[in-house]
Amino acid sequence: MIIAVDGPAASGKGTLASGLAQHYGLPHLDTGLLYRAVGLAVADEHEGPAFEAAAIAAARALDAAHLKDHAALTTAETGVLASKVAVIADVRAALFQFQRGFATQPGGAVLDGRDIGTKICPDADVKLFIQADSKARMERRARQLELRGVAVDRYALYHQIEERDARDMLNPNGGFFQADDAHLLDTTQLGIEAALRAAIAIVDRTMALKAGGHQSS
Ligand SMILES: Nc1ncnc2c1ncn2[C@@H]1O[C@H](COP(=O)(O)OP(=O)(O)O)[C@@H](O)[C@H]1O
Ligand SMILES: Nc1ccn([C@@H]2O[C@H](COP(=O)(O)OP(=O)(O)O)[C@@H](O)[C@H]2O)c(=O)n1
Repeated sequence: MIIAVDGPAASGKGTLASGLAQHYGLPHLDTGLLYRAVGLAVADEHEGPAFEAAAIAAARALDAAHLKDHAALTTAETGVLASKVAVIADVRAALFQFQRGFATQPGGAVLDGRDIGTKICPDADVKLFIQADSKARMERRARQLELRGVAVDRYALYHQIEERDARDMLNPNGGFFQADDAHLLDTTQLGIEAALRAAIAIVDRTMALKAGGHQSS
């Protein structure tokens, strides 16, 4: 079974994808880490042709070893760099096979990101699109950073997330939108456990309908 989980920054998609993976005994790939690793690799470059060329080279050279420095990969600054390299078509093309390979391993997988249901796994068995309002997302990301001891300017963080979401949604090479057959799950009013229960219910219902030969809605 392949489960695709997409959504904007700090909507909780990674938490849900990880919970679903654990629940169904499937491997999980946080695809944002791939873009973050490429962003981190070009952090010292100035934006322009050299930045693009370095990002493409980094994406082509990427392997699992580059995803281990979780602390450096998950800073807000690396998130911004990730969204800048994510608009480069050749970066996305270079990362496609890694993600596709992960998704199509025997037994299936859970992947979370921006374009999993639209581009990486349009054939996923279940697609979830996770949403939460901007203020809730900012507050979740702020607490996540504060737990690591990072001082957070909430006003600046809010605008940084909005700017990144806008860049992602306008990304001409992206695919960041809710697929027609994706289930929308708004977690604004849901805690982590309630959101996971709702996601599991959607997956179970969708798979039961498929097994019965019906089209899910
Ligand atoms: N439903 C929720 N309610 C409250 N906090 C949540 C919820 N889902 C996730 N979080 C917290 O919000 C932060 C961001 O979640 P994460 O899963 O990393 O988001 P994303 O992968 O969409 O960027 C984490 O600290 C996580 O524990
Ligand atoms: N499948 C994906 C995943 C991430 N990305 C890009 O990578 C950035 C960081 O993704 P992420 O999922 O780690 O970010 P958060 O939503 O966790 O803040 C996003 O803002 C996108 O620009 C993408 O283009 N496609």
